[in-house]
Amino acid sequence: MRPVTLAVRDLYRFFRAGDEETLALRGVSFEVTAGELVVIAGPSGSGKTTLLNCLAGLDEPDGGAVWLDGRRLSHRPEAERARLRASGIGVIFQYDNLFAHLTVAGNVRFSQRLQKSRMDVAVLLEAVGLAGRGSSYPGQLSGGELARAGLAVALAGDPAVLIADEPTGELDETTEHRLLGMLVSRSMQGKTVIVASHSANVRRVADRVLQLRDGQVVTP
Ligand SMILES: Nc1ncnc2c1ncn2[C@@H]1O[C@H](COP(=O)(O)OP(=O)(O)OP(=O)(O)O)[C@@H](O)[C@H]1O
Repeated sequence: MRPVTLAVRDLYRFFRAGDEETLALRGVSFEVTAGELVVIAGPSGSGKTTLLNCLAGLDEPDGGAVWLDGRRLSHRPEAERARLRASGIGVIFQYDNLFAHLTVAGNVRFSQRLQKSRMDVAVLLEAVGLAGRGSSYPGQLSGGELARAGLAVALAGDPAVLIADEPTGELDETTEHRLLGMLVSRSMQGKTVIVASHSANVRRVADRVLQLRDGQVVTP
């Protein structure tokens, strides 16, 4: 049996905006093992981004808990969650994760410093198909290049878990195919990959699809 890298138990998340209350997650539980590529699917507003934020320790659930490699990630001060995240989770979010004033290579190096990683920057950029673009600034990249630069930043610390929110949302089919190939090869190397996506192409490469509806996992 492969080890469980990420586990969530009975997650709840409420939001209150004025008089309006939203129960974005209602009792979500599952486990993901090393080497698994799991896709979180579901209609707009079903809770995918809220769930990924909790999985990555960027947000705190109101109920339930998140466990990373057997250590509780939720219900800790933000600085501790950030330290645990840096030790084991790479994140790619819908809005890109690059600093505009740093070059692509500078962004990767910054992420490496945070994660105390020594991966070779040139090798990493080559792996995501951005060899030769290391000295470009994010504003000089196309949407597809930005997505791959975001992936390089997320992979800079060689994280055990990669979490991506709609990573192929804006990409043409060739670039989507290429990015998916990278996520699949990541999982084949024994790393965990969790992707929220509407795309049928993304679902096709999944080992498992978790379908969310109104904040709950539903069986297909
Ligand atoms: N910060 C917030 N304040 C208030 N409501 C929120 C907040 N974040 C999310 N919500 C609500 O929680 C629900 C789940 O939102 P979430 O963004 O997780 O859905 P999603 O499945 O990722 O949607 P999409 O596919 O459109 O990105 C929605 O009803 C949303 O309006």
